Amino acid sequence: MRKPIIAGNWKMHKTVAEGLAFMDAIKPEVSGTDVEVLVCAPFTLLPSLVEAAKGTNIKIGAQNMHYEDHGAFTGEVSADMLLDIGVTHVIIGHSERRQYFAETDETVNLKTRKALSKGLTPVVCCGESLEQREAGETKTVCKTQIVKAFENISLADASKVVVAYEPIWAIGTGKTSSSKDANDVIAYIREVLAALYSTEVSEEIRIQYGGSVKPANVEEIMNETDIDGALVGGASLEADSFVQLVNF
Ligand SMILES: O=C(CO)COP(=O)(O)O
Repeated sequence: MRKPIIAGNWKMHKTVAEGLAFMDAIKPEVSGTDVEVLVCAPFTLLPSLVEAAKGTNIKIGAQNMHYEDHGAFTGEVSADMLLDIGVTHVIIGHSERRQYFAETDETVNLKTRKALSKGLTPVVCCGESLEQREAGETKTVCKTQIVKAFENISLADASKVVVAYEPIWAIGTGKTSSSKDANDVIAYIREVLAALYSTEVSEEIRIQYGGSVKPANVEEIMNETDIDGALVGGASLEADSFVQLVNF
């Protein structure tokens, strides 16, 4: 059985004080859940959030990292630096990084491999644009992104990756993919993974849906057979709403 994973992606939001207030508010409300709870925050908040999450079931993730260990990469953060402060997860290849920061399928692969080699759990994002969806290219786009992201990743490591299917047109727009459509694409991504590895491995890999997930639609989404979690932007920013998502 795949353990469901509900993750917040705060994007470029919150000060340390706001992040700590959020942690205080959610801790007692999510402590009893069987769901894996993950909060992915801006770099500046990570040490404080890791400290606040000690002794709880809440995991803390970054939203990006570099694929090199160190060097002249102004503004970047390495896997070792994340591990150094106790971060366990890292989002890789979010569509906003692809769109605004020149992330490519190749850098997604390099980062995913580096994260795995260091023992960080990568949350690897894929998903099509509205134009690609309307052209009937959803599955081809996801296949290309997934095949490249998993290139040179061993069978043993593959099952440690979390995949997030986030159709770009559904991010921050209030437009959610219907849960059936999202499940259909996610089941297809699982087929792609089965062809790359084995059915067994593909059945172990957790695949989240992301794109305008909120308390009102989370249960329907999570009831789908192939959807193992949600990667949530806007609705993860308020403690009340995040708690409802976790306790779907
Ligand atoms: O990009 C997302 C999570 O990574 C989704 O954002 P929204 O939940 O705000 O649509």
